[in-house]
Amino acid sequence: MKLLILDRDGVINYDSDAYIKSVEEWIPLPGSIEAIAQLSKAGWTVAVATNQSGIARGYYDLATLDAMHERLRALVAEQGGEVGLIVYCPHGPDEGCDCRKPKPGMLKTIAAHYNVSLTNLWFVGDSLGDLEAAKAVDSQPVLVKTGKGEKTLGKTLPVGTLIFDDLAAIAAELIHN
Ligand SMILES: O=P(O)(O)OC[C@@H](O)[C@H]1O[C@@H](OP(=O)(O)O)[C@@H](O)[C@@H](O)[C@@H]1O
Ligand SMILES: [Mg+2]
Ligand SMILES: [Zn+2]
Repeated sequence: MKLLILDRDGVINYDSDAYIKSVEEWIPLPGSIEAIAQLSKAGWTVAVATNQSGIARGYYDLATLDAMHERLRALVAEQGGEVGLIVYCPHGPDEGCDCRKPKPGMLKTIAAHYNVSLTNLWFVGDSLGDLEAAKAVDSQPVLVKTGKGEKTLGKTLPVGTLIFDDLAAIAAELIHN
């Protein structure tokens, strides 16, 4: 099974230091919807693993978060593709949950859902915590330069991290190689 897991903010949509607090603030990055649709039509299952501490912080509620994800699904469907399982961590940094990246709990949940191995499974993110979550379960850390990616580039990355400009470049690589 061809499974790809994506971080959300900074990979699929623009991120903000003020958090993405509404459907109106949830704006796809250029080419990201098309990239997901092309991957889907090429036989890839595209899942999402996203930290959403804004829930714990009270910045937005679960209904708003679900509305953002329905918007994502609708936009990809308009392009003939579909989005797989979307898993989010609603907890705050101090709650000690098992799902907040850099912990790999969400990656484990997605892999178990599809009954696939995490080994060498590509996880695409823009933050160091995304890459560390991948490394923790022997998945393949993949950094995009969108969102916080350029800033993350200046940090010490897990050995073997792959680097791409954006999600469109990743789709081109996976579909054509
Ligand atoms: O990139 P993903 O995982 O999809 O989502 C990241 C968001 O949950 C937010 O995560 C926050 O980090 P803290 O949760 O406050 O440490 C900040 O980085 C925000 O700028 C960002 O929008
Ligand atoms: Mg992100
Ligand atoms: Zn959590």
